[in-house]
Amino acid sequence: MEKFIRDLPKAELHLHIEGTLEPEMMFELAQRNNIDLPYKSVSEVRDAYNFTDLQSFLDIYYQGSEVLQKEQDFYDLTWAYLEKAASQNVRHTEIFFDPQCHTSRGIAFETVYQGIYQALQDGQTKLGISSNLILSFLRDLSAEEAFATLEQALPYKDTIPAVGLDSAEQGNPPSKFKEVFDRAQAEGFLTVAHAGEEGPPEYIWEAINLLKVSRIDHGVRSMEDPELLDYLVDKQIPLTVCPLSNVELKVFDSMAKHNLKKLLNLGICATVNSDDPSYFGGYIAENYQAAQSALDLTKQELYQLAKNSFQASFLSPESKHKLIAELDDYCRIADLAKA
Ligand code: HPA
Ligand SMILES: [Zn+2]
Repeated sequence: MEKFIRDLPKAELHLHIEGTLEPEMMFELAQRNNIDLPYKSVSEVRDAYNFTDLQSFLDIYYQGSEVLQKEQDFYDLTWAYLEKAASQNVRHTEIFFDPQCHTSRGIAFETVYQGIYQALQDGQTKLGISSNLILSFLRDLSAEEAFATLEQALPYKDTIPAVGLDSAEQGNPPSKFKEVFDRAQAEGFLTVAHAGEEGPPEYIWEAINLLKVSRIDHGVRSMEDPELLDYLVDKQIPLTVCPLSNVELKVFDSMAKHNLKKLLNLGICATVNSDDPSYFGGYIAENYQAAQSALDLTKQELYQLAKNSFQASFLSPESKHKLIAELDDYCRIADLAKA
């Protein structure tokens, strides 16, 4: 099963590039940029990854990001992720970046963007991974600050197909960003939003009705609202679920209690993603694997999750068709029928 999962052609649709910063690279960049870290060793860093909720993670995630200073740092970070993704047969990836996490420290938007974007272009030519960038606003900051960030992104809008919303969810409902998202859509951006990770189902409704999202990031608390579940199935609004993240941040007590399988079998377009793999103990294949073993997912269900990942992506219909055909071929050869 491990090999079947690793080699399964798949797309990753919920990945924060800052969340791919491995402790080894954190030390390397700290040294390169003359930054003092509050940790003495890689194992001390890993020991600090003991989260009680979303905020306890965010504190460490923002602190870690401070080693990212130069364009080359953003390039190296992104390239390391792409190599890892390629080794797990990720064929397409849509990655979040948090410009405000860096501009608030005096790093230029261009520095962040250029480093990431150059690596993504090399990912296409050297690794055969296609990609899309999603600019994510920090919802614990103001709508005005989000507007200013959107302005900075406008010169690059042809290479950033979507905007999103992340960071501390509770008390920062999607409605706070309605005007920013209206403006982003008028400029041609698609929209997504984290909702229903820690926040209530009402935040998912707001993301759909006010922010007009194409997908919901996380969305696992939709299970509390039958009407919402029906709506998600009916409209096939995808959920980008992140199993290891949910367990690490105590959204579920254990993987066995995760509702991924239930969501999938209700007919929701659920996908599996890694969120912040360096912090949550695994990349996309480890997320599929952990969910598979705890929930006893069949090969047919794994196939459906991978198919959903292509369907839910921002790829063109032709590219989706091509990748799904590749997935179908893979599963035929892997003899899905005997699974
Ligand atoms: O899972 C997440 N939720 C909210 N904000 C985030 N920023 C990085 N990862 C996350
Ligand atoms: Zn996330």
